[in-house]
Amino acid sequence: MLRSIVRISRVCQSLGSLPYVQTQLGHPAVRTMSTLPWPFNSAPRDFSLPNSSWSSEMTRLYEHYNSQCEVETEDGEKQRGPWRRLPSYNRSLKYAKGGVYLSKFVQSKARLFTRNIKTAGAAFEYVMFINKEEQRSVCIFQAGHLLEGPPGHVHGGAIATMIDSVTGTHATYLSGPVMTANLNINYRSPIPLGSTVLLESCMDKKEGRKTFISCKVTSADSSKLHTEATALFLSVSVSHLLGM
Ligand SMILES: CCCCCCCC(=O)SCCNC(=O)CCNC(=O)[C@H](O)C(C)(C)COP(=O)(O)OP(=O)(O)OC[C@H]1O[C@@H](n2cnc3c(N)ncnc32)[C@H](O)[C@@H]1OP(=O)(O)O
Repeated sequence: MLRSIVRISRVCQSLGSLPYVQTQLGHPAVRTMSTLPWPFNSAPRDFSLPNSSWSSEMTRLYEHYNSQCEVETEDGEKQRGPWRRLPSYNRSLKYAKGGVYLSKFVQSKARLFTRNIKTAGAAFEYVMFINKEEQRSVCIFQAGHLLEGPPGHVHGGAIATMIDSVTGTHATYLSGPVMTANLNINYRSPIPLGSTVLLESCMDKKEGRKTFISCKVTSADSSKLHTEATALFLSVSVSHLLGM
């Protein structure tokens, strides 16, 4: 731990002499580690918060749902609203053992697939909100230029990735640790690259270890259906999830 802090601080010192970093960070000499922005700060970054790559549509939808995470009562008191924003990091479990196949190198470098591209806006830009009472979730997704499939449109695998992530996160929220057993997808109309879309998921039923979730992907104003999917998640033990 101490060694990695020393290494990070050396990297920051050497980067601080570069003009670009000086512009980004102001005066490196007077800033402490805790005030440095990501990626120079070792504190984890929450990828679900707005950044400069977000379109006005994405920001508008974010504000719409975020404003319903906390509501004001008649007495002017703040209380939890119907929606909850889920924070998002680029590692799901820091100390996953991952069975016999994972070397120490793979363990230390492992990153969540949808959060592993550092350039903001280049790939999967998204934020997810959950409505516990209604057992539904909504994800606002802006598809970046690295996700191209057909010219000018989003790759079907990237759409499947987002559906799996959103329905999987939703199922985890409802049922604890799960794995995707089955995912059925119907692609109805292509998603333009760079556009903002909504993924809405709802729980259809729960039967023992099985959680059934359905999901639809629409344009930001919900007028156009892009994709429909159903998914089955099976509850698993934590040791199964970690491959132990
Ligand atoms: C934070 C980001 C969240 C991202 C979420 C992403 C989630 C993922 O992508 S997970 C990765 C992809 N998924 C996988 O790799 C899973 C691989 N498969 C497995 O590990 C196992 O097959 C697993 C855990 C799904 C089920 O195995 P197991 O626990 O032994 O269940 P098993 O006893 O075979 O079956 C239990 C029940 O489910 C049913 N079932 C199992 N698989 C399926 C299936 N594919 N379709 C329909 N039913 C199924 C069985 O018929 C059985 O039903 P019943 O009890 O009525 O007889």
